[in-house]
Amino acid sequence: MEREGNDYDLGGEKSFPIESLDGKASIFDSTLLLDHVGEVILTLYSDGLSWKSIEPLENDISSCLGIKYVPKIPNEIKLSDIYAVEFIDNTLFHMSNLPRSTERALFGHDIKIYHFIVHGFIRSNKQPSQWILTEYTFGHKNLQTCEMWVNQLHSYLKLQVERPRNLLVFVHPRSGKSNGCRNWESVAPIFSRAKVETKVIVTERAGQAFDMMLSMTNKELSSYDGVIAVGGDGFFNEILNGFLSPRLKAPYPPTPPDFAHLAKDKGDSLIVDENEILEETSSQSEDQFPLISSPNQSRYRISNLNSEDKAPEFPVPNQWFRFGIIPSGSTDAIVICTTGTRDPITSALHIVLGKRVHLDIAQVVRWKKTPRSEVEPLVRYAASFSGYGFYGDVITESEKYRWMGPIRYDYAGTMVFLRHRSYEAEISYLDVESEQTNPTSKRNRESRLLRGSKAPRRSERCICRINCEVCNEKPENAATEICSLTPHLYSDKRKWVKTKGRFISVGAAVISCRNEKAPDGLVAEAHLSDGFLHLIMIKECPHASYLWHLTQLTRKGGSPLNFKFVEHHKTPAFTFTSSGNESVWNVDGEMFQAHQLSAQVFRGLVCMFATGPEV
Ligand SMILES: Nc1ncnc2c1ncn2[C@@H]1O[C@H](COP(=O)(O)OP(=O)(O)OP(=O)(O)O)[C@@H](O)[C@H]1O
Repeated sequence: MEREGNDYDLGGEKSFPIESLDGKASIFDSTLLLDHVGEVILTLYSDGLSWKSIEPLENDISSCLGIKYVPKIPNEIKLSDIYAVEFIDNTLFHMSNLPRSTERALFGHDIKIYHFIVHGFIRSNKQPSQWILTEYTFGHKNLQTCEMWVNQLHSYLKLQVERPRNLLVFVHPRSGKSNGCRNWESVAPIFSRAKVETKVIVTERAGQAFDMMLSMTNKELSSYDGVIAVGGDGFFNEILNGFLSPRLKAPYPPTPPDFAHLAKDKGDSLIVDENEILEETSSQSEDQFPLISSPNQSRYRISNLNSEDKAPEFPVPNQWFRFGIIPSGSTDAIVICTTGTRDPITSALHIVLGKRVHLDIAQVVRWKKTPRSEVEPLVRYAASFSGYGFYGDVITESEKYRWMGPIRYDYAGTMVFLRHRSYEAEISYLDVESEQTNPTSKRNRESRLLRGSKAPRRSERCICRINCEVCNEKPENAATEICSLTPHLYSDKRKWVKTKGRFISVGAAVISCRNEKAPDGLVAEAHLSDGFLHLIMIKECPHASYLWHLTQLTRKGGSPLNFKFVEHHKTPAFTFTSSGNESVWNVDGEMFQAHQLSAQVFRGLVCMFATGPEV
């Protein structure tokens, strides 16, 4: 080894004058061996590690026409991008890629050193939302030097209080292409390296996760920092409903005065208005039309909420409590909207690093008369989408072909499209558009009102992304207050707008619902936590026009909502009445019949292990 002014003691840390990339002072540094690189000076800064090669690897230098190319190997990592540090116990390590000259000079032929691994991630160049695992193995012949580095890095990791320590994990083995267990096995080492304890439950039937969440007390749940669903949107929704149903006590959604309500809210009691009850037809009673994703429908009959006019209560198990998804389903729209990608590794990293993003949740209430003529409001929660007509019919049809895997949606979609049905319905929504169409741009709002179009132009779209300004905007005035957890305060203040006719579909998107088939989602400009539902009503229209709308959905940058048969409104609440049991409502993959329904959104109700998409 020929390097002036250095000894190769390798017995302790050294003080080379190293300049920090961003001008910060180093805390300490050591000369270590870095696998695949060689000898480096490793420096700890207050926010990261950086290393500087003393001698590049001989093998890693290539030349062309006499010009030497040194491949770009990372030389730093932020502490916030490190999820684990492992000391490889007393095992002696054989450093494979050390330059031969260094090898011989330092150790003769028997290179045995202690080592530790720094586990982190880097962002993919092609798709920055996708995080790729990376690890750096540092070695030293002195045990204390390695231990000192490991202890330093561990004490940093311990300070990261947002990172989870204990998680409850539900795995759906038959989700999507039946990859649930395989996906969990592929990410489980990330959790164990990060020292996150996991209690794993592999479900044996639909509804099991719901039942378990429902029966768990807050005390039991508080021993966990969150719940992870290894599955698709429907499975996540099942867990979410099991969590929210017994916990969130809130008044039912507001309704317009003339809503043909099954029950008239008189103070604390629900009184049936017999004149306005729409009878179920015997051929389509719910017993003959079970909840598709949940055969044991009785388990959903939870004691209902009071309609008392009191503030909503929502006791969360603990302040850290969050939800996570390891994508394994057929669509995985929630994961794509909250992490920007559909990748189990990226999702696992978001979870172990304790990322945090809030999600609006829609409460959908079906008003139904029981055989004993009692009104039984059935409450469901949706994190992504709820829709009637085409949206319900496709899911209903697709359930017949579950054996096909994710392709069943294409097949069922084609079948339902060919039928081209429309349904009579009346929808009323709380109008806020005149006040708050686009919170980020008054000018955009004015120009849109001038041209009379409800859907924003593509250039006006404000897409939700990491640290989204719209989602982070605090409710300040009356218009945004209605989106908070106090819906009962606003029911009299807002104007209800009614629309009636025949519709191919009626849907309410909570988030954009981006997925691989619809790269911009159903509503490109929907946000994770703005407190609005995007009501999308597709009126009866020629078959070819509807096909145009559907093809726009599949195109990045398409304009599915700039279409004369589409009505699109941002609203915190709406009601729906149909003349019969013609179609079904799909509430995040769960199906139910409802000819009378009311819905509202709760702003940022649940917290996810995610950062938002990096669009
Ligand atoms: N072990 C199980 N066997 C059968 N069904 C199950 C089981 N565990 C959960 N389920 C049900 O399967 C339904 C669908 O699951 P999931 O959402 O994971 O898959 P998917 O429909 O393929 O994906 P996506 O919702 O993303 O389209 C859930 O609503 C859930 O109730």
